[in-house]
Amino acid sequence: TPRPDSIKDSYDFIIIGGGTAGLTVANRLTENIRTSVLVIEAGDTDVGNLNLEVPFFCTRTVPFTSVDWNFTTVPQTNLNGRSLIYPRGFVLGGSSSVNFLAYTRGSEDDWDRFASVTDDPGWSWNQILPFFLKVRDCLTVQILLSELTSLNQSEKLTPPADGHDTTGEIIPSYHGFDGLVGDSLPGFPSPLDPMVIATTTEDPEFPFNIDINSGSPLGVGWAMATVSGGVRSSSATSYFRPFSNRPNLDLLLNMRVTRVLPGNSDSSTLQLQVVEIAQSRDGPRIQIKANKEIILSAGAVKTPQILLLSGIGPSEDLNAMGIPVVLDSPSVGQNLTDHPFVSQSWSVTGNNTFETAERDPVIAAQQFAEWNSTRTGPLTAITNQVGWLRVANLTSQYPDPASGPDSPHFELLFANGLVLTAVPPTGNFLTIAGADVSPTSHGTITLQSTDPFDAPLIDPNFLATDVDFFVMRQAMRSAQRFISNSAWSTYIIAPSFNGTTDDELDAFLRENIQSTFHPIGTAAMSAQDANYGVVNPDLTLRGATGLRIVDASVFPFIPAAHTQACVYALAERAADLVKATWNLP
Ligand SMILES: Cc1cc2nc3c(=O)[nH]c(=O)nc-3n(C[C@H](O)[C@H](O)[C@H](O)COP(=O)(O)OP(=O)(O)OC[C@H]3O[C@@H](n4cnc5c(N)ncnc54)[C@H](O)[C@@H]3O)c2cc1C
Repeated sequence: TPRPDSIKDSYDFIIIGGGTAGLTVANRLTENIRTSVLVIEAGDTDVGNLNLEVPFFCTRTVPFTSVDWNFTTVPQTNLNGRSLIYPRGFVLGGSSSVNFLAYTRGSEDDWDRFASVTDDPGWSWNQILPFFLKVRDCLTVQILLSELTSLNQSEKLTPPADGHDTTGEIIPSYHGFDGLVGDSLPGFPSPLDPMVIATTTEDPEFPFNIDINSGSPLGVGWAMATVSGGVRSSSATSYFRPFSNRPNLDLLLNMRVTRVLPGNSDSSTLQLQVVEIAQSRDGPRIQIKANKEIILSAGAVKTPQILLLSGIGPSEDLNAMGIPVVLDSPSVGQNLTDHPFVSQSWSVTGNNTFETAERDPVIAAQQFAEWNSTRTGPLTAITNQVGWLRVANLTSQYPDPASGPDSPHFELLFANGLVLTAVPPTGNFLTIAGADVSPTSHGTITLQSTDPFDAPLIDPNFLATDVDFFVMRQAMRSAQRFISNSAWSTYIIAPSFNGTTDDELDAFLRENIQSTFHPIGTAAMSAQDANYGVVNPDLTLRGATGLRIVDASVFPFIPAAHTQACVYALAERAADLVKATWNLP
């Protein structure tokens, strides 16, 4: 890693943010030795932090840690004025280094909707699928790399971590083997597995789906995670580290981009060329030039902040902050969309739940020792099944908020214990989290000050619509029906929440909704001739040259999915678009 004083004055491409998308693009652009790339990352290296390696320790990565931006939302109007935690990865790999590892692609309808609102068939499911396949676990490449660099990885890389036969848990033809990010089916059996699977055969509300990543996610199926060889696979471990000695790839850590600026071009169109960085609030500002493009990949919270600080945003907001308007772009920071979720838990008769190890340091130490020596055991998995479901009677009351009929309204996630909750002294628990995955509420990212070292104001504006409340109530009731099936009759003891009426459920939701940490849409792409949107379908900034945005902020709608796999696919296609623009091999 060069020090700030040893970086060059200019690069072909400067990538702002070494996160999920940023490192994907950096990798693909530097495949060509003649292309120089600088990645600027505000956080530190991910190396040496066990919480970022051990899959189950994803429960420890956030909130309020050294690898989290430690954001909170503004008080949420519809959630009793509560301010929610809003973690984002502040570390190489960005949120892919700290997230909860779920690997889900969204539905065919989701991607086809992106294609239709952007008028670009390149974003349709059929045309994006190859980019998903490109990002999948590549055993061949990883084994080759491990042989070349003695990374001590060989057959342990075989997904899943316990090496069980995955027949009937996935359709292999929907998955690729030539990408870089590792993923796998659950690597350790959970006591819940037989009960969840039995419910799918017993209750037609919850049909078994053999592969929820096929583009048709509806039903309940086996969850995939970005775990490879029992270890987290992030953009840092997959797209960056094995390639970090490329001479045309420079990385600056612990350095914050404060704004982007026009170059000296006398062209009549705005040409953004310069990236300004600083190490601290009062530290000196350094400017570096991008000869070809600036790629803005700071994520759905920080990307709009950087644009606004650069004078790119709604002119009235910029004027109010005293920031000179460089480009009036009214959609910057608008359309923030995220998945609200709520957890319900039940006390259970089983004693082999997360609580057991959390209360007993000897068991916890045994589990870690197993992971440490063989990368196997309970610490390799967090959730083994996921359900993507629709509310049966929704469309008789509301316009369908989902992207299409094969897209879910809500998600159920099953966990073998309490998650992100203080563990009580006694009892064992089951948690089912329910999330509204086609929300219609939208919020904003705005500036609270002109200081780039201050956090922006984050308002996801959760549950601002009746239909979002309706979907969340149905998700809660669906979870309650799920465990009322006979498979659970000897397992469930009692619910922690007894409400049944709409009012009781709404009160619970207002008091307990949290973010799933999937913000998107704050620099959305739109069709070339649209009168809204921040970037064109090829992700170039509308109204300027020299800057492309590649991260979760460009999704115009939220996919009905945990967002990382979608970001990897987006970034893979973006890299192809950049290469095509500049005729790069
Ligand atoms: C706690 C948590 C759990 C999640 N769980 C899941 C999950 O289980 N499955 C899933 O699919 N998705 C999950 N997500 C969401 C998913 O990880 C994100 O959607 C995705 O990683 C976003 O990618 P990105 O490239 O847009 O942004 P990021 O990966 O966040 O990258 C942005 C990068 O830019 C850097 N940066 C920001 N500002 C600056 C600046 N001014 N200067 C320099 N660098 C800057 C950041 O430090 C960061 O490294 C989770 C997210 C979080 C935070």
